Amino acid sequence: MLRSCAARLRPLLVAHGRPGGARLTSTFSFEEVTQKDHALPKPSWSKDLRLLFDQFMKKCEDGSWERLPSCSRHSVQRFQNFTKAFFSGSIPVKEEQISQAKFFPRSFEDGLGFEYAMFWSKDEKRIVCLFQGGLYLQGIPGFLHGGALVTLIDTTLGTHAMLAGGAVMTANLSINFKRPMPLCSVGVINTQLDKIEGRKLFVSCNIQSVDEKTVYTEGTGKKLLLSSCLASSLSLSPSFFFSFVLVYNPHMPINF
Ligand SMILES: CCCCCCCCCC(=O)SCCNC(=O)CCNC(=O)[C@H](O)C(C)(C)COP(=O)(O)OP(=O)(O)OC[C@H]1O[C@@H](n2cnc3c(N)ncnc32)[C@H](O)[C@@H]1OP(=O)(O)O
Repeated sequence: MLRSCAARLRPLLVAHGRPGGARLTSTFSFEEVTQKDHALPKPSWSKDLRLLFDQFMKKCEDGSWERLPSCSRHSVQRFQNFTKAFFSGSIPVKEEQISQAKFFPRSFEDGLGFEYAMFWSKDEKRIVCLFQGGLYLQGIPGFLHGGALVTLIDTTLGTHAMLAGGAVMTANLSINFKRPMPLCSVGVINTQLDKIEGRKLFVSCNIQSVDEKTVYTEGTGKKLLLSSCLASSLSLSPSFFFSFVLVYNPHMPINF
């Protein structure tokens, strides 16, 4: 069973993150592409975000925490493998569109949209996402749009669920907006996995201010594993996750 799952997953898996970018190879064209890792400090990051990021990078030094790299595009190959595995290849998107597609939270210019970095605690099994919502994410004047907060919550909870179980989709998401969050301020998302029932993963989180005095938003989500075979005890490592989410490179070892 596990072997057949691994065989099914093999085309989806791959690769590794490197600070600043990862060299990716696509089997289709044998082309080499350099993907930018967006979860690294940029000039547009505020001092608060940079300070928090540095604190978590320190926590990574003893291996108890790991930074999750993040790119903006999937390779065409990986997209096709994913749709074949989980949707019988029946996604109505043209090939030329696939190569143009971008991961929504990474689709803005630097500093104007979502700036974020996620850290995974292997022991505590939780994610901390540090983020700053840019000027193009405004809702009511001066504050972040609720949909922007939901996007980040869904992305962070989805990432947690994937690390805990495998490929997931959001079935249900419940949001409680407690306080408006100022535009360009820094927030901290803390996630937890509440329970797993068969294919259903129940995850929750909140968004707090840096000083932890304000809870801006709370989110609870139900994620469904896309294949019951993935719900077997495959516990994915962050490096596996990076590759799983982003690219297919048949030359890299599978490390789960
Ligand atoms: C870089 C990486 C970052 C990763 C994070 C990315 C985050 C982004 C995540 C997304 O945005 S996903 C996109 C938004 N979600 C969707 O489009 C999902 C659309 N819905 C579906 O495709 C299907 O409804 C779904 C796959 C969720 C479930 O269909 P299934 O046919 O597999 O489930 P089924 O109907 O058999 O139900 C299985 C169980 O789930 C429960 N369930 C299904 N849909 C539910 C629902 N909507 N709410 C609550 N429970 C639900 C259902 O009651 C049942 O419970 P029991 O096992 O106890 O009987």
